[in-house]
Amino acid sequence: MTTIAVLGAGKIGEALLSGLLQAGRAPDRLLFTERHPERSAELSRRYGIRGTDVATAAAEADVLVVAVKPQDIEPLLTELAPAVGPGTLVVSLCAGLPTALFERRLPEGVPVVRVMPNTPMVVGEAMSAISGGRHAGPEHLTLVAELLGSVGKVVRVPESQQDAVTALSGSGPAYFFYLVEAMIDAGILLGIPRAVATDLIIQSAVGAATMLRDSGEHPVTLREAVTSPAGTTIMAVRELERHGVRAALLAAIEAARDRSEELGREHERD
Ligand SMILES: NC(=O)C1=CN([C@@H]2O[C@H](COP(=O)(O)OP(=O)(O)OC[C@H]3O[C@@H](n4cnc5c(N)ncnc54)[C@H](O)[C@@H]3O)[C@@H](O)[C@H]2O)C=CC1
Ligand SMILES: O=C(O)[C@@H]1CCC=N1
Repeated sequence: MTTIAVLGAGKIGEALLSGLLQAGRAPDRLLFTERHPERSAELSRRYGIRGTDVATAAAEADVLVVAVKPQDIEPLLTELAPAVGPGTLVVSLCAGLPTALFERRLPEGVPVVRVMPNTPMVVGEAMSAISGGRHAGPEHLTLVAELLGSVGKVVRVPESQQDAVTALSGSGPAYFFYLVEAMIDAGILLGIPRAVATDLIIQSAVGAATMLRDSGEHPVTLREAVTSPAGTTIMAVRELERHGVRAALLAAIEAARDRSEELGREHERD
């Protein structure tokens, strides 16, 4: 059975570990590294999995999943380069960082797969997009698709689309959380107790998401079905249009894509 080590067990690293455990992976086939000892101890306690150092992880694991912030990649690559063998698959979850950066810094021939997941991985509902680097063969992409398929949906994309994917689905959950937060505030504005407003909005979000996924209908059709002539919804839609919410989303997601590209450029000459 494949042994997987997560290098950098923060929010997304923990989401992956917990998702893989929930999907039935054996705890003794999972490892992690974490620079903060208290965090490491807490994760071992919570999940019954072993924290270790990068050299041990590289020696024991078949798959090394890099989950540090893009800004922290340099010291990690310096540690990893002498430790990683040609038979090990390196999977990067880092926003913006191209596979070419890893290929430059790791021994020749090490296969690298770039992935953009998202945090709903923690409930088995991740959306992950995967792209292979120069030395990644179909068997590596199949292995990564299988791993991430156990914690959500997987799509293969050309690496040139990964910055856009990062802006759409990588950051995407944050936009929905932001919307829910704002809608709960609207409930407060209208005098509804916070706990009730929270239940109303979260269940509406879950219901709408399930319809989007399961009905096969276009979002426009679903929205039109809620929008009665001279009714309440159209009054709200008029305000959303007046305040440029659609344009704001287009600009926001474009800005996120630009930042992903910039994170990659910051490491271009390393
Ligand atoms: N949070 C999210 O929604 C998503 C994050 N990502 C990517 O995942 C990566 C991690 O993001 P988060 O989990 O949000 O960040 P985070 O800051 O929560 O986690 C990073 C972890 O790495 C540890 N770390 C840093 N350098 C280390 C080293 N040399 N050795 C061992 N541990 C080290 C830190 O202590 C921290 O716990 C980033 O590259 C981000 O772009 C990708 C998709 C979604
Ligand atoms: O905000 C970030 O940079 C990371 C990448 C995608 C989601 N969170």
